Amino acid sequence: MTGVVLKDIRKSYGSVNVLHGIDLDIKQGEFIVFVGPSGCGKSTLLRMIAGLEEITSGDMIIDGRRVNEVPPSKRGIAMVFQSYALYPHMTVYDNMAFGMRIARESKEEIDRRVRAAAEILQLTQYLERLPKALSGGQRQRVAIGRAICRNPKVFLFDEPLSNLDAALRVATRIEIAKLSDAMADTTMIYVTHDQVEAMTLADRIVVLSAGRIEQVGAPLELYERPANLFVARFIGSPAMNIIPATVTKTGPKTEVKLAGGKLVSLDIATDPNQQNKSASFGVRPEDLRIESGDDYLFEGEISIIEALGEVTLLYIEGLVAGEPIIAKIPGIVNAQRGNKMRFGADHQKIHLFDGAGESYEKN
Ligand SMILES: Nc1ncnc2c1ncn2[C@@H]1O[C@H](COP(=O)(O)OP(=O)(O)OP(=O)(O)O)[C@@H](O)[C@H]1O
Repeated sequence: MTGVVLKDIRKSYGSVNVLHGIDLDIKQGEFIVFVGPSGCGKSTLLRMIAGLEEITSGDMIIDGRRVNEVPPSKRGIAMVFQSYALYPHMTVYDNMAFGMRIARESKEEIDRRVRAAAEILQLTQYLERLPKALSGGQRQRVAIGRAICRNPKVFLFDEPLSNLDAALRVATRIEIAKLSDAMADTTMIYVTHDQVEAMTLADRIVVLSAGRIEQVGAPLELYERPANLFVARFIGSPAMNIIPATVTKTGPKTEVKLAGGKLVSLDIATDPNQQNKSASFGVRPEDLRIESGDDYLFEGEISIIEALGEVTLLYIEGLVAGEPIIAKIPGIVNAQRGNKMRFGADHQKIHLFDGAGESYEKN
């Protein structure tokens, strides 16, 4: 099994600790995506798996073997970077063949692997071209092709699409999704800032913050059941609205009082010791709806309207100081700045977090 196991992996630069004990069990063939704010340690972690960064302590295990001291070329990994770093004077074919020639593979084997990779990535017609005669997306596909030719057990990607424009990003993302299907036994580990890449490519997403894992789970698991406020705010765009609240009744159903005055009963269980404790009430912009009756969660004044055609974003002031609540309403909304409106949500879609920011379990 060509899994990757991280056991209490730590990294320090001098006295600065940047990773504080990462435990992770990645199965063979899994597509794992690391996300987190800038500086949280995603690239450092990926580079430690690749062998490009020394491991301060802990065990890095690839394919059942501890590789802490094994050089990158002997780890069975291939890495694709943001900058594709192709040799400008070599054709696409030669760029892809280069590593295998160094490794003294036979001509036939080189040809077979280059053509197979070109086929997967739809590069066959460009094999005789120089990189300068390719688009950015095609160049990145050559870089991916070069990595495929090495027959890696583990494929590492460090923000491979971030130098591409929006349309090429989408096209190349789809290529990567197909690639991971075509190479079902190859483990893939991918770093990105992009929510859509993370949500669409990952089998499991690892959310990192300040050198620690906040949560690991399937994309929709993180979306629907974030373990804490950090993950709740990080996954989803626009971010989940968070409204301060107080627990007014505990038990199998919890009642909370929102900042702004409304009492809301939720299908979330809380212990008696939570009575009168402060909490955070979370609701995603896309889960809010306009309410005309009394079954609403809150009322506020519309400060900004962004009509995008497909959806309308309404910014609602007056509940959380300095931070508008955002509602994402399908289609076109007949509203004007300054209107007072009421908003509700299906109570199943509401999240509640305790004073420390940890999620209360939903019933
Ligand atoms: N050589 C170094 N010396 C000291 N600190 C470093 C060094 N390299 C990285 N760091 C620090 O380690 C932390 C993690 O950096 P890393 O590049 O892994 O973050 P990241 O999550 O990939 O960020 P980004 O999304 O901005 O690329 C950062 O705080 C960074 O300043």
